[in-house]
Amino acid sequence: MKTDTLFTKPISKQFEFDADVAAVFDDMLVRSVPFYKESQALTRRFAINALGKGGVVYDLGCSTASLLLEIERSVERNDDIRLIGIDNSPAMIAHARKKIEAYGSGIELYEGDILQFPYEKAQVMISNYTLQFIRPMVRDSLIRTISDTLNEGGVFIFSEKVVSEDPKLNKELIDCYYDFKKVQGYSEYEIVQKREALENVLIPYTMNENIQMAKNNGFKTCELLFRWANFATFIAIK
Ligand SMILES: C[S@@+](CC[C@H](N)C(=O)[O-])C[C@H]1O[C@@H](n2cnc3c(N)ncnc32)[C@H](O)[C@@H]1O
Ligand SMILES: O=C(O)C(=O)C[C@]1(C(=O)O)C=C[C@@H](O)C=C1
Repeated sequence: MKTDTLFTKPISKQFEFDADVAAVFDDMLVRSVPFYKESQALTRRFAINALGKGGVVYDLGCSTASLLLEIERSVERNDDIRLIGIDNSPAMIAHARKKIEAYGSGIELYEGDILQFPYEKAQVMISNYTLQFIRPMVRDSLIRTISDTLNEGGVFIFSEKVVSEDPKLNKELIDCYYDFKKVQGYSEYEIVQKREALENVLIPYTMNENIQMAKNNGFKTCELLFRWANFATFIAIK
């Protein structure tokens, strides 16, 4: 796995999921998202619970398809399950394709916009750390599309960076997160550069705003599956 050293050099452009990011992405995620592997394991478990012996699973913003590969490893090959990943970054999809070929995987990948995708009915929709990159103006309508796509009783699992409603606590959460990044080997310089690159690109909501957004758009339940400081994983049930 290639080490993420992207922000060791001066960067003046906004953060984007280009070829440079895609090349180091698997390392970036495990070192930038606290408990990434654990939230992935929870996502996999609750997705499989909702599936039974068949059904469609979409991963919106699948990046290099790590999560879908994990799910595929845990389901019976003869079950009637379709695993579908969508991402609008050509570089991410290229990396994902290499991985699925290497593993002889049956995952279906599409390079496309999750806001425009012609979804078929599904039992599970997943979107980990992706909604925060969707413009707030259209985020609600995406959640409505997700709930319309799901069968009754289907689940939507999503993970997000979150902010606090309380400014003092919010600063403490961010400090806590930056200490986590330092332990992962990122320098103060890398942390500041990435924060600037993500400004106005990654737009996080509070935990309650995320829950309310799901409840306002067709989900009868939305709860936390996991939270560590300013990172959270949610499950919403239609
Ligand atoms: C932080 S990454 C997601 C990480 C991944 N879900 C995981 O858990 O490893 C966000 C991804 O969403 C994709 N993305 C952002 N906006 C998108 C859109 N409108 N349509 C499709 N993909 C999008 C980006 O290209 C990027 O790969
Ligand atoms: O590094 C950060 O500051 C982050 O917010 C981590 C984060 C994310 O939460 O999506 C930001 C961008 C990359 O996609 C990977 C992880």
